[in-house]
Amino acid sequence: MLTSASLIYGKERIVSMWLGTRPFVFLFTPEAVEVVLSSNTLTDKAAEYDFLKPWLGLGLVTSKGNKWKQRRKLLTPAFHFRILNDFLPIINENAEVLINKLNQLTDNKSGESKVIDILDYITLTTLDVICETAMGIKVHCRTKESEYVSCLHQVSELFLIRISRPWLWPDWSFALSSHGQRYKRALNVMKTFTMKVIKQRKAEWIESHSKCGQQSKSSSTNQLDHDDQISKKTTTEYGAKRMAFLDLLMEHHLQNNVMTIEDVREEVDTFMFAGHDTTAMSISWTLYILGLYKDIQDKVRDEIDSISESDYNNKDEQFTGLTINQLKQMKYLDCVLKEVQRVYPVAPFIGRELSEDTMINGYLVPKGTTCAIFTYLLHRNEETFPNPEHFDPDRFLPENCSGRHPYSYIPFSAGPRDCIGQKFAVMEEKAILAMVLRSFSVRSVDERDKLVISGEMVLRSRNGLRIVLSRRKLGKDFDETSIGSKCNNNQLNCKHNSLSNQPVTRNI
Ligand code: HEM
Repeated sequence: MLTSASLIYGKERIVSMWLGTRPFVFLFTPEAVEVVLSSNTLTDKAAEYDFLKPWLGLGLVTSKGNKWKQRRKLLTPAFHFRILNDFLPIINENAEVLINKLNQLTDNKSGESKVIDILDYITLTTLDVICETAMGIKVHCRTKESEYVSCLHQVSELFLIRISRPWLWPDWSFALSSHGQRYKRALNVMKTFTMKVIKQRKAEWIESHSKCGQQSKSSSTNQLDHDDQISKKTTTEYGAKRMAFLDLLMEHHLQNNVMTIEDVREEVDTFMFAGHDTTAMSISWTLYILGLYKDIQDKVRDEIDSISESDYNNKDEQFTGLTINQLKQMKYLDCVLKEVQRVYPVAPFIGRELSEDTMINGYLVPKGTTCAIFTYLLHRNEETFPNPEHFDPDRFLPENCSGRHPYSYIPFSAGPRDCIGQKFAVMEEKAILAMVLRSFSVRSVDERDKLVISGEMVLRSRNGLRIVLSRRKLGKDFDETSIGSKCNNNQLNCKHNSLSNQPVTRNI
């Protein structure tokens, strides 16, 4: 409906409408989007985000004004690129477990899997990754059915249902409805899960600090030694010196006393959601698209093979995942990811409430109006992206981007309230995609026009992203019957189970 409305009012380059008692404007041109997103004062989220408050409280995604500014400053160090580099081994490890799981889905003889919805598998992996990297906790979601994930999908669907039915806007009417009851039940499950993660980390934090305290008392060590002890503990646990996101929150909760446990919970819930569902969708959309366009898939794989194989051959070492440098060299994969996020932006809407009267595309839009930036349509603007439905990664080659309006392409939003996790997201997406494509060819079952696309909190396909995987032919000493039968050792680096430590040859 919105796409049609914006075509009808294409000349005005802005669409306004009332939803119940609330005025909305929908923005889909780079000039209009720039007015709102580049502003340092128009940073308040739309009132519709309040529907998320029972779940995300006033965490970074939902907070406003000074609270948002302080939190953003407080949390930014947890996403410094040096910290992110330390996360890569964890991502690689989880990607390898995913590959083993996907291998189990393939037939030993034909090497093909049955039709699967790839999102189911990727989601559990990205949830494991966010828990292990940002929260410092291993939860092994992908090894069991995750109730958290199914509740998250329910909450996401109920969010859209509530927004589009004004009679469900008041809290009391929503609470009385069957939708409200489902929402409450799902929130309970999700909050129990995150509180478990917090309690575990809190106990570990207190234990590590009390041990350090005892040691420092007995040996009369100074503050420097004490800090060193803590960082040594972190080093042993995660294999690298860094302060995981949840440790930073713990420090502000237990040491600096600037965050209550509820403050910690709302940020953990915020980052658990924002940090895994988004990347899962983006990786899954990419695999789906590559499954449709074989020529592009082959080109991406050639790049991945040439970069990862050259390193493997030179060093004569066991392959344990890609390095930061290798990921950086994967320029074509970058273009593919960007084009996927153009056509299927994970965040289809970005909402702001105008805190002052604002001129947008020649119209005075009054204070209090909700601005819905419609990314899905912005990315289909024919002036910037001719023949917009055509999938063409070359649009993002450096020579083709020059002169493009900076607000014409905003998968991670832009301006002061852009995505805090975008570097993390791109690194994770590239690492997981590269590992999957080294091991499998993908073929998609449904054409693009058969998907029922739904603009929930993230852009989903209601009928799933169905693909078939084909195991790639591996090096000469690979025995196909060995998968899952010869070796019962589930260790990550077990030579028999790990496909990725074999040299890769061409496609089957
Ligand atoms: C493909 C992956 C991702 C996409 C497309 C994406 C997209 C976005 C977008 C569009 C926004 C702005 C939302 C708005 O203003 O309404 C946003 C904000 C945010 N994102 Fe992401 N995101 C991704 C991954 C991540 C990851 C991995 C994390 C955390 C580890 C994360 C954490 C956040 C947070 C906390 C905010 C709120 C920032 C603020 O308001 O200051 N995102 N993201």
